[in-house]
Amino acid sequence: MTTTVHGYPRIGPDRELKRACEAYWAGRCGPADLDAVGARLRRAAWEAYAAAGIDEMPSNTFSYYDHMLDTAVLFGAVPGRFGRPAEGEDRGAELDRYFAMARGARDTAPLEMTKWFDTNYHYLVPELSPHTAFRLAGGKPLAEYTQAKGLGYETRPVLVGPLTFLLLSKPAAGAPDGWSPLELLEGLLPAYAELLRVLRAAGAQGVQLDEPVLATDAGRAAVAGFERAYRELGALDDRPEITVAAYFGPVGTQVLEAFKRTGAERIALDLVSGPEAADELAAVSGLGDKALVAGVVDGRNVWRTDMRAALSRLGPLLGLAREVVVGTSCSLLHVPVDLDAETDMDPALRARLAFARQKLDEVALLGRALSDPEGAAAELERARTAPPEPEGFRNPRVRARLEALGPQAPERARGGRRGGGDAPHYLPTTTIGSFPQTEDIRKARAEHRSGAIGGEEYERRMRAEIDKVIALQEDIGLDVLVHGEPERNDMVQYFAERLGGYTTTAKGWVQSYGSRCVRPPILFGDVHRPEPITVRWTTYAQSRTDKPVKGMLTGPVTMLAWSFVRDDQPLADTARQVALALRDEVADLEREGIRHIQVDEAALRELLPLRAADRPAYLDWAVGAFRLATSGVGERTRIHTHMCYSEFGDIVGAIEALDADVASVEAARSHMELVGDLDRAGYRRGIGPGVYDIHAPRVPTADEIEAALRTALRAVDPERLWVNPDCGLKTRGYPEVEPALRNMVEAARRVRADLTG
Ligand SMILES: Nc1nc2c(c(=O)[nH]1)N[C@@H](CNc1ccc(C(=O)N[C@@H](CCC(=O)N[C@@H](CCC(=O)N[C@@H](CCC(=O)O)C(=O)O)C(=O)O)C(=O)O)cc1)CN2
Ligand code: MET
Ligand SMILES: [Zn+2]
Repeated sequence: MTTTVHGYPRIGPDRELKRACEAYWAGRCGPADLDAVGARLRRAAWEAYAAAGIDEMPSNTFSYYDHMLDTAVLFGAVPGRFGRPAEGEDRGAELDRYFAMARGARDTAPLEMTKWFDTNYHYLVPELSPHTAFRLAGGKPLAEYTQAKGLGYETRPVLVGPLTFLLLSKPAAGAPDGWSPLELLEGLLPAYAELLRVLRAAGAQGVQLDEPVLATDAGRAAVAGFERAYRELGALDDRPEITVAAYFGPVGTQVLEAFKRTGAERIALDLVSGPEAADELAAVSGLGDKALVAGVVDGRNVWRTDMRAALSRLGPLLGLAREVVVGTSCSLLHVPVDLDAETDMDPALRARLAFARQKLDEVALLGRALSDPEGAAAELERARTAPPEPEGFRNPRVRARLEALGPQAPERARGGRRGGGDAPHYLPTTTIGSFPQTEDIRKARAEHRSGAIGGEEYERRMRAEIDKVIALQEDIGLDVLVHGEPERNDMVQYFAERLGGYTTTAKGWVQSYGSRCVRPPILFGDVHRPEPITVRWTTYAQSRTDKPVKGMLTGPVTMLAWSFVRDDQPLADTARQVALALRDEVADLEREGIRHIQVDEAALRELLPLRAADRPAYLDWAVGAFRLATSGVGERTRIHTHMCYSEFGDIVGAIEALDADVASVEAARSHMELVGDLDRAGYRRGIGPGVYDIHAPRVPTADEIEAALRTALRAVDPERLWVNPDCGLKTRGYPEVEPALRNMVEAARRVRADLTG
């Protein structure tokens, strides 16, 4: 039985990629140093596959920033503002253009960044127009294939497939209305064909074309384009074997039927994300003479694979394809590198986990179990032994409290609430919560962790930071202040570290975008709050000012979306447990006199199921959890919420149903169009459309913010309009933040002056 995986974490066991990229950007190392790190990281992945005994290894799963960006560059889809490659340009110039597309350059805006399906990974959105002329313009897949070959590894280059590439791209500014990048399919296929020929000529026996878009409604609807693409690529005579990889959900029988009519040899399916995939295979009477890569080891979560369940899932598939290859459900990009680094973890919990390296062993073991059941029997038995229950797994008190509350979220007390609440004037100004996480703050935290400074000294430094942030906000003239979140390493991890039922990792980093990583906590048991979490920081900040300070919490959906969550009960049940803990925190903040409380649901949109049919049920529990967290407050307390991404079309009803007083949302990049969209869709609460984009390092002028506010006022009445940036300021520096906020306050003043006459 053959085994394979879709890909491996790129960042390295110690975030070597982050350090190398950031050193390169800062001019602390050159292109050769960066490339040497890249080569080492790729080699380490192949060595890990080899050590585990994975038969078929992937290549071209590495990236300096993102694989969609790599694909755009590979096929020459580089927008003109980034310049053209000069004849004989050096590696530095090539890398600088690549990173300019990712991060922007002096006067050049980067490509837009957005979420990769329903994960916390972000990709860069290629900009295409009817004039885009694709050609094979880069050599990355070949170079990685050749590097592996030189090391003695035969690999299968992995590429983003044409359908996914086009459907995830966006029309460039100026493209005709109603034009879709999918119209470029015909022009794109020859470039793929050329690439397949080149790889074949270099010796590649197989390639993998990733088509996760097939798990979405849009991908399924494009089944004709899918069939056409793989008929055409399948018909090439000089090509490697083609594996089409669909993951993140079932693809439906139409796609499977279409696949069978193409010349592609294999399809990789995700058997973890839903049981439907196996039923669908049976419904189309199997794959005939084509092979199946059966993704039974979860590439997105950290729980050890239940071998018995995986084997019983594999059994019935064996008759449904010419050959079955055992694999992961998707790339291991989404899980941390190595569980062995977690030396301080409760052994009972660790025994339940598998990170990327451990998942390789699981795939290999499943392969052995199928080809040599007797030989693998002892090993399987060991893998099957149920580990003891970790401490904190069950909490009867939490269960009893939720039971007593009943299934309905309690209603919030209603008064004469309006969006603006008791704001001092029209267009109140505020921020989203975090202020820059400076070197000093991170250093204090590192010193505290290592024991170099004690808890009191750490608290003292954080309070000094809060003093600074409060004084700065007063000086700038903001209306609703924040404490700046200096004490938080991350908005999810911070709370997870202080809630029962959660554990955090020491080195479990996962790439979020580019060099930015997160350490998703692990929610393994019943969640409860042993003691107040934010109250003393918020009340301290409030004690330093007469202006209202907004308390800042991370909402239940986001606490789940950015964690690895137990899979032994519905997400909805787990969300209610988190919500209950937050409800107590909200009550404590209110009791201590905090009048504005923001509950961030940055990931509300992200967890939205890929298929429309599954959405109402999700929104129902997501909204219910938010209301459970927030509905305990009295009439005079203002509940705020924040969401970072602007594709709200599908969830406006849910945003209204949250029953928050104000929602701050990303709008700068959509030029405030969102405000009108929300209004037309029936949103009637306060709205704080982000008036500038905090993701870019530039300082917005007061004029442009004023213009943005005036645009917003065309769609919403002034009582409902709040003024704020589009997300937290933690990734920025004070030299940008301070003038940007001053300009924001100035812009609000100008518009307000007109409104009050
Ligand atoms: N979980 C999560 N997902 C999210 C977001 C978010 O805020 N949180 N925002 C959106 C965008 N994503 C983002 C993801 C990461 C970062 C980010 O800045 N990450 C930091 C790490 C943040 C962190 O955990 N910092 C810790 C630990 C920092 C660290 O690197 N420590 C060193 C040692 C410290 C030293 O000696 O300097 C280590 O552990 O090795 C702290 O501040 O305490 C980074 O990659 O640099 C920003 C945005 C969407 N998804
Ligand atoms: N309150 C959080 C912050 O300002 C919300 C960020 S959403 C990614 O950082
Ligand atoms: Zn945000």
